[in-house]
Amino acid sequence: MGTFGGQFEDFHADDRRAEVIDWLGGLLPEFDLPLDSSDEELREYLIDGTALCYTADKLMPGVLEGVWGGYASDHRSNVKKFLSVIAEMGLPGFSVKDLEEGSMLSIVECLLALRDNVSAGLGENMSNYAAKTPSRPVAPVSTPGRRSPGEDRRRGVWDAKSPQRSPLLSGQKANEVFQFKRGQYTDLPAAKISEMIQSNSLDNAPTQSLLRVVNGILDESIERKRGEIPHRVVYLLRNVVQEIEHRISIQAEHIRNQNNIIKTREDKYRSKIKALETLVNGTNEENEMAINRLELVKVEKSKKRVEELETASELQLQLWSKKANTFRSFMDNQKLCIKDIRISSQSIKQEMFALQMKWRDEISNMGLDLKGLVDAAENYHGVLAENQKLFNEVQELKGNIRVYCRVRPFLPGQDGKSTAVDYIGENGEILISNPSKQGKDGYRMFKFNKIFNTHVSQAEVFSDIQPLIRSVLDGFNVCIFAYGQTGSGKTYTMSGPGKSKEDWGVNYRALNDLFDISLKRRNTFSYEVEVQMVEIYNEQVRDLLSNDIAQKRLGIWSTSQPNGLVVPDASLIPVKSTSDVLDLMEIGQANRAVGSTALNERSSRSHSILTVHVRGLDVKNGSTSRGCLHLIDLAGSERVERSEATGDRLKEAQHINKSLSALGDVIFALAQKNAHVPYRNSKLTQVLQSSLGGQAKTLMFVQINPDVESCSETISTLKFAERVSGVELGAARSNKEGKDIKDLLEQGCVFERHNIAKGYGNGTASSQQSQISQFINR
Ligand SMILES: Nc1ncnc2c1ncn2[C@@H]1O[C@H](COP(=O)(O)OP(=O)(O)OP(=O)(O)O)[C@@H](O)[C@H]1O
Repeated sequence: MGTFGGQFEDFHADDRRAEVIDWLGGLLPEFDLPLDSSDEELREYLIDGTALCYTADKLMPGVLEGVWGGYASDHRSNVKKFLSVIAEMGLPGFSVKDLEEGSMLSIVECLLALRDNVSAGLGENMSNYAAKTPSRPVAPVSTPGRRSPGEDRRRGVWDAKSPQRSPLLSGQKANEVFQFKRGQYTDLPAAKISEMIQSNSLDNAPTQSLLRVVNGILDESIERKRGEIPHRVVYLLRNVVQEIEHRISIQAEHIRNQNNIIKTREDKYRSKIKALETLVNGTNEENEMAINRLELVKVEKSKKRVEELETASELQLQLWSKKANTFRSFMDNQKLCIKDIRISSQSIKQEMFALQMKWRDEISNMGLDLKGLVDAAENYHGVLAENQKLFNEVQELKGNIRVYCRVRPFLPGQDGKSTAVDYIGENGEILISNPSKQGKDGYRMFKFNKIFNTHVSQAEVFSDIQPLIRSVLDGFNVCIFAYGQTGSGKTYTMSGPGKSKEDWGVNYRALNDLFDISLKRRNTFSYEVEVQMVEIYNEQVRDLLSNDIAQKRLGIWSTSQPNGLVVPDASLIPVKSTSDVLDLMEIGQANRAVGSTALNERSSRSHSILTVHVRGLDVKNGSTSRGCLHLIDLAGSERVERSEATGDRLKEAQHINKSLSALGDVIFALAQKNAHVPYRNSKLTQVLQSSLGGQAKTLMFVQINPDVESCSETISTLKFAERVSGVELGAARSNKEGKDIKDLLEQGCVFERHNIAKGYGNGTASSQQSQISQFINR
């Protein structure tokens, strides 16, 4: 292809345009490939020759329009794309570079070359076309000296510079050239014929026009009948026929090419179908193989599963057979057990039968025994009286004044202290060690009726004196007093440290017991219980149950009265239950004179005396009994100098010591069996006279403090107790009266009261009493 740079002005665009448009106008108008289609789509159309034509048809007008409209650049990229594809296919004669750098003329030239190629039906064999160029496949009948303009174009040697170059005719103009009326051909001037032949008219004229020319010439020659046809017309005819022949041969070639293309395509499709069939077959085979493989896997799996199941079921079988064995042995055992049970049940039956027989015998024996018991119950009253008598006899045999020694434990906070109590024997022995003395003198052994060690409870202490207290219900006078230095536990033993039942001292327990027994005996005896509570403070007797504490002095009757009252003016309160007693004692304790000493923070500074009067009536025979229980909590027996008391406290201590030493003197006299017993030396001995002087049962709790520092006090206390334990008071006597005597006594009381009222004094009553006593003893 030549270079057309700078030649644009010389280019006869109008002619060219008509030529291209004429060509393109013959192509299929319905082709509609979008201009912005991808390379791949474009290529696909170009492979097909028809598609190539369509594409050219679509693009060409746009390109041309651009050329002549002056805005070719808009379409250049599309044209470039299109032509570059064609270039790839090996179309000779143009390059992309030309498109970019060359003029519009060169582009149009390219398109025209394309048109020729398309018209030649090259299609997808375009690459072969390069080899064939520049000659046409069907050699035209060439006129000497005439070079076919189409041939020139195909060579790409368009001499644009040549001034002789004949202008290209448009299709319309060429058509006009061949538009003749009948009978005109023979008359055509040579110039006209030359124009028709020499120009591109032949190339551009439609085939129809050419055929019309041939027919016209031939018709004219027939009409003329042997008329001569000029040579020049024959020459024209020859050229026209050559042109037609040329076109037919092109068409034939085109059809052949089309056939080839179709054949090639058919082969292609066949091979594709074959490939597809192979593929399908292959797929089928593969499928079959896969199915077979699947089958194999399935079989293997099921085999494996079967094996697993077999193993599992074998294990299960083993397990079950094991279980069955166990169960069988269990059943065998059970059978044996049942057999054993049967045997033992039979033996039990036999035993039961034997037992039943035995029970029957025993029940019949019991019936006999019961009869004996019923008989015995009938004699119960008599037996009870006999029992009581025997019991009292035993008590009396123990001695009249019993001495029980109780050792107080160390108090909280006294852990580091050492004890003076060295040993406590089972038969009432107690060994006291005195560290201030050496050798033999450092120890002193005492013996009493009983020793209560530090751990002994209130209940245990009471259980030992319980029989003594019960004798009050049988008409005996009983006196229990606690003696010991301050803080040794006298109040603890007599009253107890608190109000809970476990804490109860002798007082509460004694009264509780009396009520219990009276309740038990209520069918045979009726008891009346009255209480007095007095204290001796600084040698004055005070009524602790009176509301008026600053009361008048109470007198003490030196001889016991028929009603057993020693302090007749003190309040005498009847009590029905233990709770009554608890209330009264609370009042009494509150009224008690207490003071603080160096030895005990709240020390009892007086002797407190609780007297319980019990009158019993035998509901069967009407006989009566009268007992009196003195419960005495003495004041502390410490030495005056040790208590560090002064003033009132000193006076109190002196009175206490005086009364206690008077008590000692009385006891000493009693122990010596002196004719004179100095009861009158103190109020205390006066009150206790009836209890100490005979007919009473007396018990002394001697309380000791274990602290070694109190050792000398302890020893002197124990010495006093030793003397008391030696006192024989003679056999206690019960204050029982038969009905007759009771009547007589009542008369005596009336007589006595009468005498008192008349101011005759106690003597008469006393003589009356001695008369009654004599009567009883007789
Ligand atoms: N057996 C015992 N067990 C435990 N504690 C006791 C015992 N005996 C006494 N005590 C305690 O010792 C302390 C002194 O006892 P208590 O007041 O009874 O002595 P006391 O001899 O009555 O004194 P006082 O003559 O000054 O009235 C109290 O705190 C008491 O609780």
